[in-house]
Amino acid sequence: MASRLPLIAGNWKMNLNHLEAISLTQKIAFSLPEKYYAKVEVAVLPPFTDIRSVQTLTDGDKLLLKYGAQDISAFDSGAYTGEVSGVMLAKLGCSYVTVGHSERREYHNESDELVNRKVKAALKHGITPILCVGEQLDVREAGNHVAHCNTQLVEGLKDLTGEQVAKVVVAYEPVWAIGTGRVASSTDAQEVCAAIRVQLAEKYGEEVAAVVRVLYGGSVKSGNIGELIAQKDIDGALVGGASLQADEFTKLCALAAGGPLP
Ligand SMILES: O=C[C@H](O)COP(=O)(O)O
Repeated sequence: MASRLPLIAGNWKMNLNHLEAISLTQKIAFSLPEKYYAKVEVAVLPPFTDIRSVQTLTDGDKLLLKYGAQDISAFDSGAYTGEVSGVMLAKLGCSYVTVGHSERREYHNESDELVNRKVKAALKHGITPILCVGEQLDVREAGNHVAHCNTQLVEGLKDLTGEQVAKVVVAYEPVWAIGTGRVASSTDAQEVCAAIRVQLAEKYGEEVAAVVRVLYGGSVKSGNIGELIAQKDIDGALVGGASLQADEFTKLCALAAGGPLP
């Protein structure tokens, strides 16, 4: 049995102003009792404009909740209008950053090469990258989903050492399951997450593959987290819509910790 601590990361996407962010963070923090954090790591990923508010709250109240960002620049500083660097995110106390989310790949034309540079930027500044991989529906229907995800994985981790890869979190998010209510079956999710671990083992060795957390994302809710996290190679979830509702997200985290519900 793997000793990987499950991670539930709530990706708020482009939702909530800083006041709403404070309210949601407080509700989550105060409704999930401390004892659960020994069994599950919980993180929220607000928009850039909310991070400072979440930082103030978590620092002030010494919350066990972690937080992070949804994107990172490949550059450290300079004339890159609109970008936010790893230097800045580290200063804000970010623990995590999603990299290569399918929405970034699709709407911002992010290539595997750019994703790889962003993974490196995160690691350089001590922020854990959550490297997202996942196939479109047509790729799955053609039976090429495992190969597709492994290519994104290998390219996203290009030139990293095993020691660096051990610090990365991978999130498998089939694009057809994101925000659609159509969750992958636990068997389908396990198939790809297991294949990711096999790929990691082949490239970086069994020891590295055994410590990397592989999350599933795509319409995760309290009603399906139990079945997903029971899978051998699924170590938590990257949660979108359900992370915007305090009660639902707290319930989901409690279930990932093995319950009981608070
Ligand atoms: O980053 C989160 C994913 O895109 C999943 O979003 P969702 O839970 O709303 O399907």
